[in-house]
Amino acid sequence: TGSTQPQRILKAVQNNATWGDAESVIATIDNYCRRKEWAMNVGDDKGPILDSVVSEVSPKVALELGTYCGYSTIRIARLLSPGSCLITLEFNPDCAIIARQIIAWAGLQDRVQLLEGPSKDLIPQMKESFRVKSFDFVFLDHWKEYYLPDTKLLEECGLLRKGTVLLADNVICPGTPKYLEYVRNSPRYESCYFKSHLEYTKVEDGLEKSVFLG
Ligand SMILES: Cc1ncccc1-c1cc(O)c2nc[nH]c(=O)c2c1
Ligand SMILES: [Mg+2]
Repeated sequence: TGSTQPQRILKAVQNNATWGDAESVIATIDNYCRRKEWAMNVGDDKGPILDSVVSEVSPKVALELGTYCGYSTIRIARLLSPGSCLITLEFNPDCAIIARQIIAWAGLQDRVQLLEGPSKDLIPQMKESFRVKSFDFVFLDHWKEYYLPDTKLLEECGLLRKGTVLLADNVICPGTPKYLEYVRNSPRYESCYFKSHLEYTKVEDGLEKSVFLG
C-alpha cells in the first residue's frame, strides 16, 4: 500500500531540512508542495501575513485549530518568546503522528502542545485540564463549518479576553461565510480582511483578523 501525503511531506523534511532549523523546515515544505504535490498548508503567500500578526500580538498562550502536518504550527511557534506556548488541536491521528515529528525536526516541541481529538471536546477542557486562563491568539485553520461554532464555544468557555486576536485562514477559498458574517457584524469584534492567495496558487484567498472586544 502506498504512502500518505503527510508521510511524503515528513520524508521531504527528513531528506532536505536541517534538524533544529525551523526556517529550513518551512522552506522545504513550501518547495515540496509548490513543485511536487499541493497540500493545504497556509503556505508562503499567506504565511508572512500570519507571521506579522503573531509578531504584533506576541502571544503568551496561543491556540491553533487544525494542525495538519504542523506547517503553521512551526510558523507560529518559531516567533513565540521563551515561556510562551502554542496549543494545537488535530482530530486526525495520522496527521498528529506526522506533525509531532515535523515539529520536533524544527526544534520547537518545547513550545508546542499538540492535542488529539475534536475541537468541540477539547476546548471545554482548556481551563481545567490544560490550565489555560484565556488565549491571546487563536489561528482557525481546521474545517470551515467549525469556525463559527468553535468561536462561540471559546466565548462561552471564557477563553477569550478583551484584545484576544482571532486569525482565520480560508475565508474566501474554500470560504467561511457564516463565520465572516458573524465576526464582521457582531459588536463584540473588530474585524479586517487581509487579501492574499490560496496556498501555492493564483486563486484569491485571505485571512480575517478579528479582535475580541470583551
Ligand atoms: C483542500 C482544499 N482544496 C481546494 C481549495 C482549498 C482547500 C483547503 C485549503 C486550506 O488552506 C484548508 N485549510 C484547512 N482546512 C481545510 O480543509 C482546507 C482546505
Ligand atoms: Mg488553511
